[in-house]
Amino acid sequence: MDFVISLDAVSRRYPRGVCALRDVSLDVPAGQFAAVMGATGSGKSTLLHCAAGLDRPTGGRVRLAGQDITRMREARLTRLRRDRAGFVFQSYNLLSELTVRQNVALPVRLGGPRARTVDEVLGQVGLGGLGERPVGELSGGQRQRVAVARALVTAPAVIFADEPTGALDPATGSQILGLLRTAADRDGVTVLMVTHDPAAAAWSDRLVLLREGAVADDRAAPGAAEIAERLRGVSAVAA
Ligand SMILES: Nc1ncnc2c1ncn2[C@@H]1O[C@H](COP(=O)(O)OP(=O)(O)OP(=O)(O)O)[C@@H](O)[C@H]1O
Repeated sequence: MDFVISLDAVSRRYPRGVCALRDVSLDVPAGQFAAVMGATGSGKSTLLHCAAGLDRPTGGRVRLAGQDITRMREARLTRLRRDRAGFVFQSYNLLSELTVRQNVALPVRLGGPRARTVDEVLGQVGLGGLGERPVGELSGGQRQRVAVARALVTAPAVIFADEPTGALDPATGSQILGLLRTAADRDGVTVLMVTHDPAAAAWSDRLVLLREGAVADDRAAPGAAEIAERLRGVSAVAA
């Protein structure tokens, strides 16, 4: 089976001796929504960054969207990320002086695949009427919808989400999680999400627990029926 994300015995040791990841192996297939949890400092962000090619492991191998990125040159890796991956971070990482539409179009302006129209993805995230508004005028929940739309516009193989609901209230956070869930279910996007919040992880298919940089537990996430129920509510909101 070809996995969208594949880590084989990955380690990440920092210069002063801190070992953030120890021998982590993780395969995530197409369309799976995997959550990564663990105590602070357990290596969650390091895992996500190594999987996304934003950080280089000091040991092991990483494959992303069918390509070995372990020793891939930076320019090629940047193109691969641009073309096949979307990113949703706690801090939104949007350009607040640009409009919603301009932010969502950025990956395409930077040369990424023109896979979906801006209008289509804005409709999907429930921001159909807000395209011309500067992002600086939007609420946190609306900004995170813009980030999800920007992540979707290239029709990526994978979305990396680092605490996507960390700055949001629970109800608004649920709407964002519903959008990621739909991306996995309807568009076949693989989602790798780091979170501190068990309620957020309940939206995933699979829960990976890290302890001191190693995988301590890896199993199907509980509450599938509950997830489906919540999704129906959120889909109605986003429609
Ligand atoms: N640039 C760095 N230099 C040195 N050590 C680092 C660096 N980045 C992270 N670490 C260390 O690596 C370990 C894992 O960090 P990481 O940020 O991946 O954990 P985390 O589980 O995401 O934490 P949190 O939940 O607090 O965000 C920690 O001990 C951290 O101090």
